[in-house]
Parts: sequence; structure tokens; C-alpha cells
Amino acid sequence: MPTILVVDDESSILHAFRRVFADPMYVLATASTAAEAVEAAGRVKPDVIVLDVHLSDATGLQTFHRLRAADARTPVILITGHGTSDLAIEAIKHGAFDYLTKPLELPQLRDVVDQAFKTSRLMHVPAVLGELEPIPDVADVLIGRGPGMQEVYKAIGRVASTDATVLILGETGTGKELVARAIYQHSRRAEKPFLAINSAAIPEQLLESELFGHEKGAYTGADRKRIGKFEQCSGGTVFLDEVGDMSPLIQAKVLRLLQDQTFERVGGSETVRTDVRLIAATNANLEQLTEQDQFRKDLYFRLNVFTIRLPPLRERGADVDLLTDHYVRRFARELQKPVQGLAPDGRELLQRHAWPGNVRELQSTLKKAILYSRGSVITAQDLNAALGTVAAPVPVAGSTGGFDWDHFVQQRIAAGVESLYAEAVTAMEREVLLRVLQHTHGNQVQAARILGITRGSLRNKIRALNISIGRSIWADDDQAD
Ligand SMILES: Nc1ncnc2c1ncn2[C@@H]1O[C@H](COP(=O)(O)OP(=O)(O)OP(=O)(O)O)[C@@H](O)[C@H]1O
Repeated sequence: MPTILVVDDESSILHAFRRVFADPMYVLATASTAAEAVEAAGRVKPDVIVLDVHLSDATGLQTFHRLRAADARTPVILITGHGTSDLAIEAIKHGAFDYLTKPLELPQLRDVVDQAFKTSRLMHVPAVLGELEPIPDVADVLIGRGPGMQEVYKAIGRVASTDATVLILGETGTGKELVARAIYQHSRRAEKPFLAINSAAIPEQLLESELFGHEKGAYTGADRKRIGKFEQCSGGTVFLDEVGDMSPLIQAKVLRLLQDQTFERVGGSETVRTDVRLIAATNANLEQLTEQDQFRKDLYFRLNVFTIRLPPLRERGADVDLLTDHYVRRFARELQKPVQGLAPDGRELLQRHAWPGNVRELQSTLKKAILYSRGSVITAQDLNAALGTVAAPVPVAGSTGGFDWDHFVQQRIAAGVESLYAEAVTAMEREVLLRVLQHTHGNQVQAARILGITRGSLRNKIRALNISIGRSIWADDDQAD
């Protein structure tokens, strides 16, 4: 279970954390001195640490350095009082994850801690090559024995231990992030941090500052200096997803970073030196983008030094069966359903399907089919229902009829939730997106236009809200992975 260690000598703060993380999904450990913090970190191996910079027995920065020396991969969130944010900014230069200022705002706290858990997971959950390595109990496994995946394993093996920039190409859902993590975890930088940034998820100005940081006053609203990911992750590995979506300005800055590991923060003149390994990924055709002058040729050449191409699922032949067996076992266990496998007509159907959403779509389809199945095997009918090609035997949230707000609110109140506002906003967002995407028959360009958001932002929302676009459009109630 995800473990959070909170280090604070104020009992009211510890109390607030106990309230926010009373969830049985988390384990909460606490410490009130630096010495206790270091001892507890060694003992409970937390996934995330929250540290007050004012402790009675040592300065926060010293404690931060001691915790970081023990494990540089555990994200540390600092809590600062008024007027101590400089200290926190200094700590972020040395790799702290983020900082929060007292008084703590609970939604913001939850948000930052959730992000830190996600980042921690990317570093700590092993990404193993199933064909070549033993599989630990908790791991994300790269499955596949066909020639396409064999090439991928060989490429990971060849490039992981070097510091070379890697470009991972493949359609959405083919495993680019998983491969990036496998490279990082098999690299010399495996004990150092790994930060993932999705270029398409963030508007241009924010992306520049997210990657490179900004000086105080760099633009309206920049009331504090900010350290960017390339500086914060020095010594580590940055995974830059959707590089094809970067603006010309950011492309130029990334090019310089690759050439000499230097950059300037936005609005600053100081040249910052860093030491990051870059793993980039895209589902766009970069070569074509360079021909259309939408992507810099020189950057393309720099990124294209070592390229790994992930084959689309429809070209992986018998690997579809292996992936299916792996995920059916896993989801049946998670969903506590007695499903053991697929009927022959089910397997045939999976082989014939085109899988535009690749492994991610296969995951959601299997998860749904397991929920629809009534026996120990998944039939073609269950899969057809999951793929939306025939009516589902149970209603799929949001895909038919109107959303029942009365039922939703009553049911969540009865469940005793304390975050109904956030849940309702998410449900509303999901409903709107589903309806617009159904209206555009899955066309994301048109949907983004109607919604008045960028394509990148739509793509991210689709992923975050677990909306699947196959022959039909549906939303999963929880994450497939
Ligand atoms: N070969 C594989 N074996 C097992 N699971 C896989 C494989 N490839 C991908 N997955 C799983 O499929 C899901 C999607 O993979 P991932 O997020 O790495 O795809 P992606 O190519 O980065 O997608 P996107 O372009 O949409 O960001 C994840 O849950 C991942 O663990």
C-alpha cells in the first residue's frame, strides 16, 4: 500500500494529515524530529515524504539532504511558513519535489501528494521485461515474444546503460512510457530521480516554465521564482512525452539543452547548467513534421540518435494472446471475479480487432468483458459488449441516456465520501467529453474545437478520465492500470 511519511513537530499538522489520509488506501507514518524522520524513512520506506522545514533538532534543509542521500528517488514535499519559500526553492534545486506554504489548503495538499505518489510509482514499481527477467510480486511487465517486441527488448538492453538520448515512437497505448521506465530502471541513473512530463498536457507558456523554471516577475502572476524540471532532476532522467507537440520556442530550448546541458530560466539571464538524460516519446510522425516545418530538423536529428519503435498491437500476432492472459489473470483477481480465460470465439475476436487504442484499449476491453461475463470464461459476446459493438448487458456509465445526478449524489453521500465536490466536477467533465466525442464519432480535432480546449488538453483529459475510443466511446469507472 502507498506509504506517506509526514515529518512535523506541530501536532495540528499531523492531525490534518491523519484526517486527509484516513483513507484505508494509504499507510500514514509520522515523525516529529529530524532524527525520527531519518529512522522512520529507513524503516517504513515511504513512497512520499512531507517534511516541515522548521524542526526543533535540525534545519529542514539538512534533514532534506539526509533523507535524499538515503534515497534520491523518494519525492519530498516541503512545508514552509511565510517568508521561507526561498529555502524551499533552494531545496527544489537540489531535487525536492514541491513545496506547500502554511496554512495548508487541503485540496492542494491532496493534489500535490497524489502527483508525488504517481511520480514515486514510476520510479519504484519495477518495469520488467517479462521474457528475460523474473517478475517481482508488484511490477509492470512488458509482455510479448514476437519479433517486434524482441527488437524492443534488444534495443532497451543496448541503450539503457549509456547516457544516450532515446526517442520512443509508437501509437497511443503501445507502451512508450513503460519502455521509458524500463530504460531508466536499467540505467546507471536508476538510483536517481525520473520525472515524466507530457508536453501536450500543458499550455505553452506554462510548459516553458515547467521545464526550465522562471524568475520572479518573469510574467504577470509569476510572484515567485520557480525551478523547472530540468534543473530539479539534475543527475536523473527526464521523460518528455508527446515531443511532437512542443512549440518552436520550446524546441529551441530543448535543442540547446541536448547540445550543452544549459538553459536560462524564463525571464532570467543566469545560465543554468544541468545533467539530465532525456528520453523522448511521440505518436506523431516527426519526420513528416520536419518536412512541414513544424518540427526543427536539427532537434529531430539530435533526438533520433537511438530510436525504439513500438509496433501497434494489430501487428503483434500471438502476443495479443499473451497480453490477454496476463491482464485477464490480473483483472479477475483485482475485480474478484472467477474468470479464468477466454472461449475460442473470444480469442478469435481479439485477433481480428484493429486495436486503435492498442494495449490500453485491450486492457479496458478485458476489464469490461470480465465485468460482463457470467461464468468462468469470457465469450465473444462479452467482448462485443465491451467493445460496444452490441448492447451491453449492463448499462455503461455515461454511454446511454442521461446521467442520474440524484442517484450519484445520494449514492456518494451514502458511501460517506468527503470529496463530493471534486467527484462531481470530474463526473460532469466526463459526461461532457463523452457526449461531445460521441457527437464527433471520436474525432478529437472536432471535439477539441467544440469544447474550446487544445487537442493536447483533450487527449490528456481522455486519458485521465479513462475514456476509451474504439468503435464506440466509453468511460471506465476506474483506471485500467
Ligand atoms: N508490452 C506490454 N506488456 C504489458 N503491458 C503493456 C505493454 N505495453 C503497454 N502496456 C500497458 O499498456 C498501458 C499503456 O501503456 P503506456 O502508457 O506505456 O503507453 P504509451 O505508448 O505511453 O501511451 P500514450 O502515447 O497514450 O501516452 C499501460 O498500462 C502499460 O503498462
